[in-house]
Amino acid sequence: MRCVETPVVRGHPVLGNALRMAKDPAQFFVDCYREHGPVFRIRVLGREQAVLAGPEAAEFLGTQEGRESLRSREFWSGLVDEYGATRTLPGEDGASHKELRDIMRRGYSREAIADRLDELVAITDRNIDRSWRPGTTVPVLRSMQTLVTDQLGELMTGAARPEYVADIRLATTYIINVLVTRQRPRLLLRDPRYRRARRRVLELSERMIADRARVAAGADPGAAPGSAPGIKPAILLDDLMRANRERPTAMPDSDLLICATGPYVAGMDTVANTTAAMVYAVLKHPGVLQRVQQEAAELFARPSITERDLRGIPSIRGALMETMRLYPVAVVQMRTATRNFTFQGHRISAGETIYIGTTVPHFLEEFFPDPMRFDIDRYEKPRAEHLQTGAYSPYGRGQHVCLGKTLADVQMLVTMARMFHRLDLRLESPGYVLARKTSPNPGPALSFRVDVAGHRH
Ligand code: HEM
Repeated sequence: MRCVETPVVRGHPVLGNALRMAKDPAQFFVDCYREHGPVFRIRVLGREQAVLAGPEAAEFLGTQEGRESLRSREFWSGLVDEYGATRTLPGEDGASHKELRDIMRRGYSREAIADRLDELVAITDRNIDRSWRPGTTVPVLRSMQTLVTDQLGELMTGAARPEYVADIRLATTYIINVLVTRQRPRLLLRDPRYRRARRRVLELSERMIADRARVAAGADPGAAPGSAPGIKPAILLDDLMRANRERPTAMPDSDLLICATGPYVAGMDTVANTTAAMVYAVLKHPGVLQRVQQEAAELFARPSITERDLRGIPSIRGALMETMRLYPVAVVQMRTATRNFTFQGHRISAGETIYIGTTVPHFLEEFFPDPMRFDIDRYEKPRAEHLQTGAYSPYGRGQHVCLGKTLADVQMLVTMARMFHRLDLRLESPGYVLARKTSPNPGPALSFRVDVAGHRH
C-alpha cells in the first residue's frame, strides 16, 4: 500500500514548535489537526515526533492494533531509574502492566472512597475553615493542591500528611517536567530543593508503610512514636503490602516504595488543576453557579451522602465534565511505536516517539457545537455529545486509561459541591480571564485568586 507523506508543522529553526506548544498545548494540537489532518510531525527542541490526533487516534489507543503498536515504557523509565524501582504502572505494557493494574485495581476503584463521602466532606470543611476565611483572597491552585493532598492522604494512604504537601508538590513537578514529559533538562535533578523533596517523599513512603504494618499487627499507630494519629482504612496500601509479602517478585520493596506515593503523583496535580479551573468556569457563569448551588443545597440537606445521591446532581456533573473538556490536564498521551505500522495512510516507524492527541475532538465543532461555550447541558440525553465515537477522553484511552477515574469523579463532584455550597466566592472582576500555565500540567496559573466574600453555610 502506498503511504501518504506526513506533513511537518512549520516552526522556529532551533526551538521548533516548542513555544507555540508551551503557550497553549490544547489549542496548538487542534490548530495543527485543522491544518494538516490526523497525522503530522512536530519538532520540539531538536526532537521530531509524530502526532496522531482526533477521534480515530483516540479510538486507536483502545484497539488491539493500538495496543500492539504502542508502548509507554520509555516515557516512565526516567522515573523508574531515578527512584531505583523495577517498574511502575504507567510505564509497563502488556502482561506486566496487567499484573500491576490487577494488584492496584481495588485500591484505586470507587470502593476506596464509596462509603467515605462524609469523610471527604469533613476534610473539605476542615480546609475551608482553615484556608478560605471570609474577607481573604485565596490563591486557588495552591489551596486546591493542599486540599487534594489532604483528601488523597487520608482516603488512600490511611492518614493526612500535611507536613509533606510542599515536598510532594515539588517532587511531582520535577518528576513530570524532567523525567516524564522532559520539558526541562535533567541537570535540574541536581537542584538541592528537589533532592530534599525526593528524600522527604521517600521518607513519607517508608512512614506510611511502617504505620500500616503496625496497624496490621494490631498496635495503636497513634501511640507509636513518630506515627500519625488516627490512621484510617487504606485499601491501596494494604493491597500493595500484601503483594509485597506474598509475591515479592511482582512487588519488590523498591517498587512498593514508589507505588505507595502513586495517588499523590497521579492525583494531586490533576485534581487540583481541574478543580481550580472549575472554580473559575463556574464563577464566570453566574447562571451555572446558581444551578450548582441549588443542587448542592439539596445534596447537603441530607444528614449523610452516598454515591447514589451523586446521580441527582446533573448540573454539577455537567460543570465538571465541561471543565474537563475545555481545560484538559492530559492533552496528549505519550507513547513509543513498538513496530512499523500505518495509521490513516501514514507510515509510522518502530521506535518513533508519538503523541496521541486524544483531547483534540474536545474542541471540534462537529462533536461539540459552539465548542468554546461552557455549556453544562451537553452531557444529558438526548444530546449526550460526549458519547460520540472518540469525542471525549479527559481520562485518556486504552489500557492505561486513568485507573482512578471513578474515584477522581467522586472526589471532584463532592469537593466542588461542598465548596460552592459553603463559600461565597468572587472573581477579581467579572471580566477576569483565567491566567493559565502549562507546566508541569496545563491548568490555572498560580496567580489565579478569588475573593472569599463570606461563608454561605
Ligand atoms: C482530573 C483528574 C484526573 C485526570 C484528568 C487524570 C488523567 C489520567 C490520564 C490521561 C491517564 C493516562 C495516561 C496515559 O495513558 O499515559 C491517567 C492514568 C492514571 N491515573 Fe489519572 N487522572 C486524574 C486523577 C487521578 C486520581 C485522583 C488518581 C488516583 C488517586 C489517578 C490515578 C491514575 C493511575 C494509577 C493511572 C495509571 C494507569 C495505568 O497506567 O494503567 N488519576 N490519568
